[in-house]
Amino acid sequence: MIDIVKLSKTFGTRTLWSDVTATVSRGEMLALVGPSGSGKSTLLNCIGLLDKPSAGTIRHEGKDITRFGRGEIRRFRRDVLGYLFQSYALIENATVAANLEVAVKPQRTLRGNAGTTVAEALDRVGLAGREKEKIHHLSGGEQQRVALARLMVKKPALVLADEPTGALDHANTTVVIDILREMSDAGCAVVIATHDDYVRDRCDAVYSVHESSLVA
Ligand SMILES: Nc1ncnc2c1ncn2[C@@H]1O[C@H](COP(=O)(O)OP(=O)(O)OP(=O)(O)O)[C@@H](O)[C@H]1O
Repeated sequence: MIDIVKLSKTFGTRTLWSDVTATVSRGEMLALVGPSGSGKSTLLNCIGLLDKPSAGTIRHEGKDITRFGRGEIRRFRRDVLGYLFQSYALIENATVAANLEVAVKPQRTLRGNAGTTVAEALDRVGLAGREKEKIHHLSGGEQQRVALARLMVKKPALVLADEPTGALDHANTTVVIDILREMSDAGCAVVIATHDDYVRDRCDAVYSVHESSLVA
């Protein structure tokens, strides 16, 4: 799904990471670990085309995505990527349903109405019947579960999750990781930047960003 080859990132004279080489396949969950400031988010942002590496390639279906033009970036984000942030990244003043509909619309033109419906996704994350509630009335854990339901509706081939459980209690953390695992079992590739040992242990492989190597 994604092949990262000899990737490096520098800011002026500072090298954040170099020689990062890793593969994430469909059905696989990869944890990115390392101390605060080691560059986990920056690496995720490079894979998600929100930032550019200084050298190296990131290949998806044979193409180096770091060389994509604006149209290709837009299509990659729309058709391939799903993001899950610690900050949830929801539209605060809108309802739960409206936040999920954002993910449904582009898919309708691509795949008809097949796939997980808004109601099914909310049911799976334990928020059945909460469609009409405003996001800012929900707790942090509930907001992250809405973000997760949005991903289930979008069904991306690649999920990039930046500390998705950083603000959650253990029960909510388990829900989030269980559902990411289900998405991965259904063929999605998942990359998670995390400080949480529980999350790390639930992944198939662990990449240490500050050591530029897979952890045995
Ligand atoms: N545009 C930029 N210019 C200069 N330095 C930057 C820029 N973007 C990020 N950095 C620096 O890169 C370093 C890595 O940041 P990043 O957020 O990727 O680390 P992290 O491992 O995700 O940290 P944390 O675990 O605390 O979230 C930080 O020291 C940050 O200040």
